[in-house]
Amino acid sequence: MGKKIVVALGHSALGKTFPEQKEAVKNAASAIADLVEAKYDIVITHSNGTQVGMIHSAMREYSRLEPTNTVAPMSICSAMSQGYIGYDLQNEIRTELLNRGIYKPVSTIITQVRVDPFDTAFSYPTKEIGRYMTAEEAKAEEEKGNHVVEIEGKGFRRIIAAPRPMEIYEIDAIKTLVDAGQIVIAAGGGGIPVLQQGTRLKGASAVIEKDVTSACLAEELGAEVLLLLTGVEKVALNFGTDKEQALDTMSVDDATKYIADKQFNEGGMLPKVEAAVSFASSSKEHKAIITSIDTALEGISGKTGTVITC
Ligand SMILES: Nc1ncnc2c1ncn2[C@@H]1O[C@H](COP(=O)(O)OP(=O)(O)O)[C@@H](O)[C@H]1O
Ligand SMILES: NC(=O)OP(=O)(O)O
Repeated sequence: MGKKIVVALGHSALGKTFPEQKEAVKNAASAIADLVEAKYDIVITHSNGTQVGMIHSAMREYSRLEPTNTVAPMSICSAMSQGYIGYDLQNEIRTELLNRGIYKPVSTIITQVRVDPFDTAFSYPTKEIGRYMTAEEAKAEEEKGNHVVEIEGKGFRRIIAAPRPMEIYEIDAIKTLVDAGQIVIAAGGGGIPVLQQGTRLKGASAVIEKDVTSACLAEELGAEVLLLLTGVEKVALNFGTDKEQALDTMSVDDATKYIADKQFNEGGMLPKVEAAVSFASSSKEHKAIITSIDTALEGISGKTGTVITC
């Protein structure tokens, strides 16, 4: 068996539309195939913010056409996003591996994650979902009872609660498949948030930060590396300013200080650095790496990226 790693794919691996995703997953599949060739055992997680918002809007339009169909709850939209993103990823990874002469099954696990009904996130929504809207569209969205936020220079976006992940229900299935040498796509979009009610799991109206769930998953699987693939090769201090400074390494203590100094933006780099700190601080054997989807192999080989250790 190889080294177990959890690879979290961000927006750059998926794009914003069906055609964009079809193209973007080719690049993601190439990065994953490089890691397979380097003999890693891989569990993949992915973003879903744009997609879950799109599905929710589509289902709302459908319920207008077909009033007997109520609006789909956000948890069902999350499940749909896991299904179709998983489908595109598993298909493209399969093709890329076969083109390299490798046969390795790839499966997607619909994954539910327990959240706490008293999580304060339910009172303070922060998670951006869906496309950017005009001020007029945002007002209409608010009139439907949804929360929106203005993003400077970009427009408005819906926001929803992002509670902390507490427990991954399908962890045994994920472990079994990865131990059997398969590539597993799991906990997509941070997992479907559910509330435990006796023997029942009830979907929650929320979207979990996928980076935070990825750290929990890596922990539960006993992975050695959490590889967070995003749009930049390295994490930077003073990002986007003329004092920008790319970081090769960060200790957990450094990262904690930079978080307190507000160096990382909420919903973007912040959840990645928080996930890296959480994973790296739990064992000296753990390593978190943040790098670009285009430099995944170089990142894990220590040639680039920002490495976070305790
Ligand atoms: N301090 C920072 N260092 C590097 N990149 C940053 C920083 N702050 C914000 N970013 C931007 O945030 C992006 C990551 O956020 P986002 O695209 O939302 O994540 P994801 O790749 O998981 O979808 C990076 O690609 C970069 O453009
Ligand atoms: N669920 C989630 O974290 O998605 P994004 O990465 O698209 O925000």
